[in-house]
Amino acid sequence: MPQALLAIDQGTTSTRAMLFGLDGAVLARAQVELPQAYPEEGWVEHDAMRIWADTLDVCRAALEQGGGSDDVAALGLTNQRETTVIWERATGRPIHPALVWQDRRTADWCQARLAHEAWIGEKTGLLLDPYFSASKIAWLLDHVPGARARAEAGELAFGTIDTWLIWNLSGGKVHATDATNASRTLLYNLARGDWDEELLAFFGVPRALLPEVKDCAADFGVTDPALFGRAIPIRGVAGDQQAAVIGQACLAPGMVKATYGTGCFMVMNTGSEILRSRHRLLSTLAYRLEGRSTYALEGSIFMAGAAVQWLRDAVKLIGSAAESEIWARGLDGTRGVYLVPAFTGLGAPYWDPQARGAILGLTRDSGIGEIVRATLESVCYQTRDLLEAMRGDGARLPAALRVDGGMVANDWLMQFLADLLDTPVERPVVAETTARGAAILAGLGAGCYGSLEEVSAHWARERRFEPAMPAERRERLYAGWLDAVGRVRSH
Ligand SMILES: Nc1ncnc2c1ncn2[C@@H]1O[C@H](COP(=O)(O)OP(=O)(O)O)[C@@H](O)[C@H]1O
Ligand SMILES: O=P(O)(O)OC[C@H](O)CO
Repeated sequence: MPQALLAIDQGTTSTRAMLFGLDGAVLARAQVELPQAYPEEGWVEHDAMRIWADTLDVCRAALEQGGGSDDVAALGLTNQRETTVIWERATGRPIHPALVWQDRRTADWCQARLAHEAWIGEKTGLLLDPYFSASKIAWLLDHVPGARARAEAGELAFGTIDTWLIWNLSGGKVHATDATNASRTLLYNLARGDWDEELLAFFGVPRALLPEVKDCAADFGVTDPALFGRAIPIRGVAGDQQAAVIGQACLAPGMVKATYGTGCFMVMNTGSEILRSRHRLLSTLAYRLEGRSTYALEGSIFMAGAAVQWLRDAVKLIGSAAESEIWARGLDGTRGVYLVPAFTGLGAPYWDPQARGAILGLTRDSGIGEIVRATLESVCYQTRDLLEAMRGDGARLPAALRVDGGMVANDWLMQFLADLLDTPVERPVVAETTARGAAILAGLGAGCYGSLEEVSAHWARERRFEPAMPAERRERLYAGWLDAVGRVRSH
């Protein structure tokens, strides 16, 4: 009886594979960094062939560490979402580098059609923003010579990274995606649970390009036997933030996870109801199992750990990300200094691409410590903005916030977060919740687990940070942040 689950986590900056025991124990892991290409201001591209080659390498390395593929019951896949690839069905060759979710080249295209945002939002739960796949597909069809005619003739295939990897893993046999990834394209009707003809017509996307949409735990074919020595069933797929919801066992309505990596993505489970935000949060899928959709409300912050990288690499105030904690601990407060990390505009709930970063409130006493601490604090203030937006949308506030991602190693940050939100913050034992979520879905699809609820018993807390800041100080600090954000906004 196979005892392990192989998970692929293809992220924006790295590709990793992990082997889990059925009880959630980590048996092996391998990871490689992914180079980023910035060919023009605001453009971000990935080499899709490189992503596939890296995926193969890390899977083989993890399997080798873990003793081979014989014990693997199934493979689960999770990925950076929205990133768009179009390839030739006949050769498997991409017609252009992948357009990454951060790529803003279609900003004007979207801006010119903003009058349509309301009906598109009604169907998709999203905004008419370059972040999502549809305008990227339109750009590729309009700018790669001959692409539109070839797409209409059925010669080309579109996919987000999950679909691209399933195609390659299956030796070109399976062209499929899961519902969570589909829900980030602007082409998927959230309530109906399928591609939407009206949206396809609006974005000019031929039906022949699109993959089949499946549940998150489903039959996505098997890996080509030549790849790993035997055919491994592909049984679980979800976008990375959705996989983290599962890995964090946020299965009940009102439960929230926040992942602090390059950016921060906060997702609240809203159950079987689509909650429509009045504060520009996204309505999206948490997961779809046995044809039943569980929905979520999502807030995306573009700069979290990336702001700490800026401190380290651009202004060189710190030597390592971990050093930020020492500076922050060395002070009682920033003495009125705020840093708004709107380096590429502001994400949710502001969605202001024109806003730019600022440091406010400097005096002659301000130094490196104040700026470093203000940068860390900005991550917590932005999280509070999202929580306030969720509260404004009528969501029940969570009993605790479950956190993961590289930044949560910073204990000072986690305590300040709990203080500022006035909500306990819980850090899990297994930090790789995204890969774990993919493995859980694969285990579900392969029949190793009976239900998500059954596996949620594996989730264990490493530490809980209790709010301790007096209310008066908390609200005074937050009011100062709102004032600072108000000064950098473009409208
Ligand atoms: N101790 C720390 N304090 C603050 N930020 C940290 C710390 N350790 C790592 N980071 C930040 O976390 C990020 C890496 O997290 P990770 O989850 O690996 O990101 P991603 O998956 O988006 O590439 C980096 O941006 C880094 O600056
Ligand atoms: O790859 P990550 O972890 O930066 O996540 C990217 C998100 O899925 C983009 O929506």
